[in-house]
Amino acid sequence: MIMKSVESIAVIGAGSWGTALAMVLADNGHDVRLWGHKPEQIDEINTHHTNQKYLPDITLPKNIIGHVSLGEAIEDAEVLVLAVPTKAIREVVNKIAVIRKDPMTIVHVSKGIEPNSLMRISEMIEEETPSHLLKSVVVLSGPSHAEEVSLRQPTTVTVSSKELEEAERIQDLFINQHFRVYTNPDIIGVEIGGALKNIIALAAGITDGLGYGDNAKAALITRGLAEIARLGVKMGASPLTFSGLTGIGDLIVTCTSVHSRNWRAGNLLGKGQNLQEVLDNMGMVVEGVRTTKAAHQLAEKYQVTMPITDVLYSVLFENVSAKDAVELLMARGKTHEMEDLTNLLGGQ
Ligand SMILES: NC(=O)c1ccc[n+]([C@@H]2O[C@H](COP(=O)([O-])OP(=O)(O)OC[C@H]3O[C@@H](n4cnc5c(N)ncnc54)[C@H](O)[C@@H]3O)[C@@H](O)[C@H]2O)c1
Ligand SMILES: O=P(O)(O)OC[C@H](O)CO
Repeated sequence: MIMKSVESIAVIGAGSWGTALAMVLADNGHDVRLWGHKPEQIDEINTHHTNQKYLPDITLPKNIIGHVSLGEAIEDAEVLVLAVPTKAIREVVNKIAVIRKDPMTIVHVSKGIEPNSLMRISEMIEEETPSHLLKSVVVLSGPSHAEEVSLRQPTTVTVSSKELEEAERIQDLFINQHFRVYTNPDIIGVEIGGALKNIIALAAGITDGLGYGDNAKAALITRGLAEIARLGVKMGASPLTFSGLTGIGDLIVTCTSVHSRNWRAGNLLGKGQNLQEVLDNMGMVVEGVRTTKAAHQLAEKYQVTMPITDVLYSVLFENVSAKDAVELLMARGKTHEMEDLTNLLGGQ
């Protein structure tokens, strides 16, 4: 057993991922305050040590204390783990910045890009937090379904920050025998991989919903990785990151699992439901929808070819049918598989 110093940590967002990560931190002996904005849910956490809507039949460790008061939750907590959907990041960080008096480290665990501003989450946090309050921003990402983490099944993730020591400190807070944490200095690659895999997972759900098989799934994962890496590298990421946990790792786990909300939403779209029906029925965040909009804009901005993102955009926002979208992808002009290799061969 690794001996750790005990810290007070506030987890902001009591949905699936915030609750599962609170469990990891509580298992490591930390004093965990779990903040949520729904009083009945916080009452359930404190009274029954459960969070049935998000993690059915899981008993939470007793050292997780639920809070509805944000002030109480973050008081004395030097590390804040932000676990709300990308859409809520600015609102929540703003509320924290108003209350907070002392510098803090913010660990974000969300996977998205903001449409229009085209900002990564760490950039949004930096923009919304006065610099005297922000010690550093760390991202925790990788192939990790809350459902499996809450069952203490083996899971690996990566933490990244502009300050390596801060990433290592957060690695120490989370790591245990079920939850292995690596570091990677490439924060752009880690955030881009985590956000854009949701687009490919929606597409993988669609092909499954249409009744296509493993060949289509493998094609989406590998060609999806190619377009994510193509954009990421243009944005300043290391190409190596995309062959790691937050690249191919997260693509595999999200495109092949019924736990994935993005895959499940895509599956329903492939079976013929419309987007609004699907989102109304999910009851949890499906990040890939907004991220498709953002990635479509990023592809335009960086002049990068992203065919899967483009056809998914047309399905989600331009009423193109899922079946037609697959046909459009398959009928594209012929091309080389490896762009770098093509350059090496003198552009043949
Ligand atoms: N669930 C997973 O397995 C998992 C794993 C890795 C990363 N993530 C990422 O974590 C982030 C959160 O996902 P989740 O699975 O916990 O989502 P979720 O839908 O299960 O829970 C989201 C929580 O945020 C709360 N919330 C929403 N808007 C809010 C607001 N304006 N103010 C305060 N609280 C608000 C909701 O009430 C809910 O408690 C997403 O970006 C997701 O991609 C999820
Ligand atoms: O349920 P999803 O589709 O939001 O995916 C959950 C995690 O991001 C998988 O790593």
